[in-house]
Amino acid sequence: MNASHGPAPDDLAAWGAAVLTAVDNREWHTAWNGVLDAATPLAAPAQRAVLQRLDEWDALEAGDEGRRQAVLRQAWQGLQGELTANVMGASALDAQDWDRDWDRDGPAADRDGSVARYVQARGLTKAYARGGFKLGPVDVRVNPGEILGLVGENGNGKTTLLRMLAADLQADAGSLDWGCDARDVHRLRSQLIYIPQRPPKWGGRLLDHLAFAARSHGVTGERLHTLVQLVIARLGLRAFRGHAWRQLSSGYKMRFELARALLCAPRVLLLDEPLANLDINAQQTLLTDLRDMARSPWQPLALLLSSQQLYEVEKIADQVLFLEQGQPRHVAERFAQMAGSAIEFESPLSGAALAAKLAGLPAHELAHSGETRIISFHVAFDASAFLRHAVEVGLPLSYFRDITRSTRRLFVR
Ligand SMILES: Nc1ncnc2c1ncn2[C@@H]1O[C@H](COP(=O)(O)OP(=O)(O)OP(=O)(O)O)[C@@H](O)[C@H]1O
Repeated sequence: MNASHGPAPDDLAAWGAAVLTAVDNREWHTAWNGVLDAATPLAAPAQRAVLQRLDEWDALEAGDEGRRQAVLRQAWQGLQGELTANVMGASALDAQDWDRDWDRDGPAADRDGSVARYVQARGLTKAYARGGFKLGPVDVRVNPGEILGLVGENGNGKTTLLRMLAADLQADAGSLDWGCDARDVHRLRSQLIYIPQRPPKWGGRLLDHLAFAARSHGVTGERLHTLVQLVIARLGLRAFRGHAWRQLSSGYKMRFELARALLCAPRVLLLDEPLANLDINAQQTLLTDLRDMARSPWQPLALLLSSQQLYEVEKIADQVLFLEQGQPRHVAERFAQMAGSAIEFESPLSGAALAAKLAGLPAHELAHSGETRIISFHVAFDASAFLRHAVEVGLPLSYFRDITRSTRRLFVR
C-alpha cells in the first residue's frame, strides 16, 4: 500500500469485499471493525458521517437485523466513495494534520529512515545480576501485519524480551533493528508502543485522556473530536466515555490502553499478557480486535503479545516463540524434532478405571496437569482414531483437543 497517497486499488477492493461479506453474514463486530479501521486515517467530514451511522446503530431496537444491515451498508458506501476518490488522486486525507503523518510515515519517510518498519533482534541477551536469570540469545523478526505470540511459564523472560524489543530495557549484547534510524530514541519510542501487564493508573475521564493523547500526537481541530470518537467505538468503549480509571474493569482498562496506542499510530505494538484477567468471551473479542488491528490494510502493525493462553494465542499468531528457562524455542523447529502425536482430554474417570479404558491403544504415556490429561503417542495416532476408541470402549469425555501441533505439547512434563 502506498500510504502517502492512500490505499492501493487492490487493498480497497479486498477491504470492500471483506466488509460486505461480514455485513451479509451479520458479523456485526467484524463489519464495524472494517469500517472504523478504514475511517481512521480519513478527514473529519468522512469520520463524522461514520459517527452518525454509529449513532443510528445505537438507537436501533434489538433484533432489527435488516435495519442493521442497511445502516452498515450506508456506512460502507460513504467510505467507499471517500476511499475511491482518494485512490483516483483527490486526497480524502485531512491536509491539516493526519495527512502530515501519512506523508511523513509513507514511502518518503521510509526512505529517509525515520519510521520503524518492523522489529528485529539478533543474538539478544540479558542477565540480571540479582537472582542470576539469563535470557537468550534470542533472534526474532516481526513485520507489519504479522503477529508473534510469546509463551512460556512464569519467570521465563517474556516481559524482559518485550521490554528490550520496545527499547525500554537495555540489552547486554546482540543487535536490535526497527528498520529505521534509531538514534532519535524519543521518536522511535513514539512508534513502538509497549503496554505492560499492569498499566499505570490515570486520573480524570477516559474521553479526556484519549483527547490528550491525540492532541499530543499532533491531531487538531474537528478531527481531534471525530478521531477520538472513532477509536473509542473501535475499542468498544462508547459506554465508558465518561468513566474514571477505577470504574473500569481490567478488560476495559486494557481496551483503553489500546485506544490510546491507536491514536499514536504505532508501527510496533508490544503487549504483556493482554488476556490476563479477561473472561473467555472478552479474550475472544480482544483477540479478534488485535488481529484486525495488526492486519489493517490501512495501517498494519507488527504485533507481539505474551500470554499464558496458548490455544487462544495460537489461533491468531503467525509465529509462536516459546521461552523455556530464558532460552528461545522456535515452535516450528521443535515440532520438526517431535515424533508421534498428543491429545489433551478431561474425563470423570481416573486411576485404574481410566487405564483400563486406554488399554489397547498404541504405545503411549499419560501425564496430567490438574484435571486435564495429556496422552502422548510414540507413533502418529490421529485424533479421530482416539475418539473412535473412546466411543467403542465407553470412555466418557468432557473435553478433548488434539495438541500434536500446539505449543501446549511443549509444556507437558
Ligand atoms: N529487574 C530485575 N532484577 C532481577 N531479576 C529480575 C528483574 N526483572 C525480572 N527478573 C527476573 O527475571 C526472570 C524473568 O522475568 P520476566 O518478568 O521477564 O518473566 P516472565 O516470563 O514475563 O514472567 P511472568 O509470566 O511471571 O510475567 C524472573 O526470574 C524474574 O524474577
